[in-house]
Amino acid sequence: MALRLSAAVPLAMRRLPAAVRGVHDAAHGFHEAEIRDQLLRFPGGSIDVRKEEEGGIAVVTVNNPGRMNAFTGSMMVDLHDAVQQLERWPEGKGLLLHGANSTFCSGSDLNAVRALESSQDGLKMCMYMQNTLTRLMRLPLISVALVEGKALGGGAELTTACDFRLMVPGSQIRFVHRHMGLVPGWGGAARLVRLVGYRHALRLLSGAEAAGPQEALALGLADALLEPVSSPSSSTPDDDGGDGGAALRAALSWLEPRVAGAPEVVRAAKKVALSGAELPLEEALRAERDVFGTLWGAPANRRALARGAKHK
Ligand SMILES: CCCC(=O)SCCNC(=O)CCNC(=O)[C@H](O)C(C)(C)COP(=O)(O)OP(=O)(O)OC[C@H]1O[C@@H](n2cnc3c(N)ncnc32)[C@H](O)[C@@H]1OP(=O)(O)O
Repeated sequence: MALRLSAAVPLAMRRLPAAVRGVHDAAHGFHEAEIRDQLLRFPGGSIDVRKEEEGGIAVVTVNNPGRMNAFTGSMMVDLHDAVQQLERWPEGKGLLLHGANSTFCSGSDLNAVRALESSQDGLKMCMYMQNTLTRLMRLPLISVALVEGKALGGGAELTTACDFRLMVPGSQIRFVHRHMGLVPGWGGAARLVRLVGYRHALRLLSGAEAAGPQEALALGLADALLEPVSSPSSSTPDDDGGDGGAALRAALSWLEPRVAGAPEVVRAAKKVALSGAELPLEEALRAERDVFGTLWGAPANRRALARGAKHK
């Protein structure tokens, strides 16, 4: 996808595909290796990636259940590496992001927040996460955040970096930053405004109000309320056959039909939608033309014509 290039963008960056370009670079005083080393001093938890090669869906788990899946420094690095891995997965079509033990994520690990107390350190962490979540948002995969339990603070921000949010009964998305004397810093405010509009975003941010499934659906913050059904053999709601839980299966069922078919077509749909969202109209039209040109007369198009596809 072509993005506007300003004179301030260094030449080396211009050669990078736009999808893997973050927002901040050395020109903005951001040195990734330096902050990466600093973040690795706060270990704990993990970001787990399981690629389902056949269906082209990656399941990414925020895994720090002892701290309600709060993001330690090493998990921020893990997430960066997971996104980088998914950028290099040409067969990939979908991404399902969820939290371990049926809760989404309680934001930054408050122990790391306390240790990174200088505003310089806070800014570096903020730029690192903005870069990572921008790259997550720009992955050529249809992405879904499955919200079980609570998505708080940075956890709420993380949900907004996905294309869709699916919620289960009793779950909530809550930008609690105000109660921490903060505002979002992982790009969550900018993305929230684009999702729900200025007034609703300001209300959620200034009031630190919890959005449950019904409100989130009404606002357009959530896309569906899942009613997961445990299989009869389940001993707990989260143990229904060893495949990660009823909610995860329900979310996969929601995603699968949306990523059915040839990877190049699914990825193209994401690219043109993202161009439309991110670029001025004329550039978006040119980007759409370029993507269209890669599909017209290509195998998936020829196969559809040959079988005389009807759309009843
Ligand atoms: C730019 C990013 C900005 C940010 O993300 S700032 C961080 C915003 N998040 C928060 O402030 C969340 C604070 N935590 C809470 O409100 C509650 O712990 C929460 C998530 C509602 C869960 O409540 P409960 O179900 O009653 O469970 P609990 O409080 O006993 O928590 C279980 C264990 O998890 C820990 N925990 C939860 N959230 C954490 C966090 N963000 N960082 C570090 N540790 C966290 C909590 O301390 C507790 O640990 P322990 O069992 O006491 O050792």
